[in-house]
Amino acid sequence: MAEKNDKYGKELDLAVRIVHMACSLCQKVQQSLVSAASGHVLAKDDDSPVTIADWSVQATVSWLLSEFLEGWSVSIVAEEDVQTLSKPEAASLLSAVVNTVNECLAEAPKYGLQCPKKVLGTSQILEAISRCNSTGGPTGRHWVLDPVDGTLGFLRGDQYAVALGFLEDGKLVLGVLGCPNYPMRKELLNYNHQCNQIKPTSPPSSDIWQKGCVMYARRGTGQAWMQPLIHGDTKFEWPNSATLLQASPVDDPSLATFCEPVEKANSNHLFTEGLVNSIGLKNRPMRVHSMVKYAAIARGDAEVYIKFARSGYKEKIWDHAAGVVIVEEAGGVVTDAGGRPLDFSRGLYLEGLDRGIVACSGPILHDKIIGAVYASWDSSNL
Ligand SMILES: Nc1ncnc2c1ncn2[C@@H]1O[C@H](COP(=O)(O)O)[C@@H](OP(=O)(O)O)[C@H]1O
Ligand SMILES: [Mg+2]
Repeated sequence: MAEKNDKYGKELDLAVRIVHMACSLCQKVQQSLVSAASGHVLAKDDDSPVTIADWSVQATVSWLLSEFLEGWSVSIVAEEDVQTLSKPEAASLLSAVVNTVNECLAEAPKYGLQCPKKVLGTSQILEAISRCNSTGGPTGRHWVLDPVDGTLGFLRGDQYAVALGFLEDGKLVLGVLGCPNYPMRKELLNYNHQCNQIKPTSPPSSDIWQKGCVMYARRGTGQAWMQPLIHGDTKFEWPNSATLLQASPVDDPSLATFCEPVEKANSNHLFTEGLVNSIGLKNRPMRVHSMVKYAAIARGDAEVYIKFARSGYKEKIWDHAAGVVIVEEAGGVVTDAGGRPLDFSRGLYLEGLDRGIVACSGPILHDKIIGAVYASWDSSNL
C-alpha cells in the first residue's frame, strides 16, 4: 500500500485504486459505444452511454469510499443526482447501471480491494448515488467527484476524465485524475478538427491510443505521479510503474503551447486568441475536452490552460479540484484571472472567481498571462 504512514496516505491509496477501476469501467462503456456505432453515425442526442458511465462511476466510487473509509458518513460532492434514474421510464437505464456497477466491483480484487460479498441490488446502487449529495464547504472532509468529465469527449470517442479530489477544511489536499484516452504522444491530443461522431478507426486502435493513465498528487509534497492503466489480467501492484510528473520548463511564450476547451460555448476562444497573441504565443491551440487539459500541463505536454466561461457561468468545484492540485504539485501555477488561488471552500461552486481560470507550467508564463488579461480586458468582447 502507498504512503500509509503519511497524512492522507490511506485515502490517496484508495482513491487511486478506485479511479483505476472507474477508468476501466468507462473504457468498457466507451468501447461498447464505439462498437455500437461501428459503421454508423451515432445519433447526436443519444447520450445514454455517457449517462450509464456517469451514474455507474458515481455509484462505484461512492460504494467503495463508503465501504473502505468512514462508512456511510463519508461526504461526497458529485455531479449526478438520482432523480432521473429513479423514474419508471428510466428502468432500462437503471438496469444497465446496476449491471455495469456490479461488473466493475467484481474486478475489485484485481485492484487490491475487496468486492461486495453479494451482488449489489438496485436500491443499494441508488442509495450509493444519492449519498453523493454533500455540498462541501469550509469545514470537514469532503470528496469531490466528477464521474465523467468531458461528457462530449466521451461521447465522441475522444478525451474525458474521471476526477476525484479531497478537501479538508476547505483546502484541496488530494487530487486523482484518470485519463483513459490520454495518448502517450501529445500530438494525438490535438483535436482542432472536432470529431462530431464516434470514429472507431480514428485515432487507430493502436497501443498508443489504448494506454490511458491515472495521475495523482498530495498537497505539499512537491510531487505528482502518473501510473499507466492496467489491462487484461494484469494485477494492480503499487506503485504500478508510477513515474514523476514535471510541468514544462518552457517559459518563453513563443515556444509555449496553450490548451483550452473544445467547445466555444465553454470558453471564449476569441478572447483567449487575443490574449495569447499579445504575449507572443505562436503555437496553435490544443483544444481538448475535460480536465485532460490539466493533465497536459502537469505532464509537460502544454504550458498554458486558459478558460474564460461566459459571464454568469459558475464554475463547479468538481471540474477543477483534482486537476489543480496535480498541476500545482508538478510545479505549475493555477489561479483565477486576477491571480488569486481558486477557492474550494465555498460549496459547490468556485465562488468569487475572478473572470476565468489560468493554469500555467510555471510562474513566469503565469505572470505574463495575468498581465495580458489586465491589459486586454477593457477592450475585450466578453
Ligand atoms: N457554458 C459553460 N461554460 C463553461 N463551462 C461549462 C459550460 N457548460 C458546461 N461546462 C463545464 O465544462 C465541462 C467540460 O469542460 P471542457 O469544456 O473543458 O471540456 C463540463 O463538464 P462535464 O462534461 O463533466 O459536464 C461542464 O461542467
Ligand atoms: Mg465536468
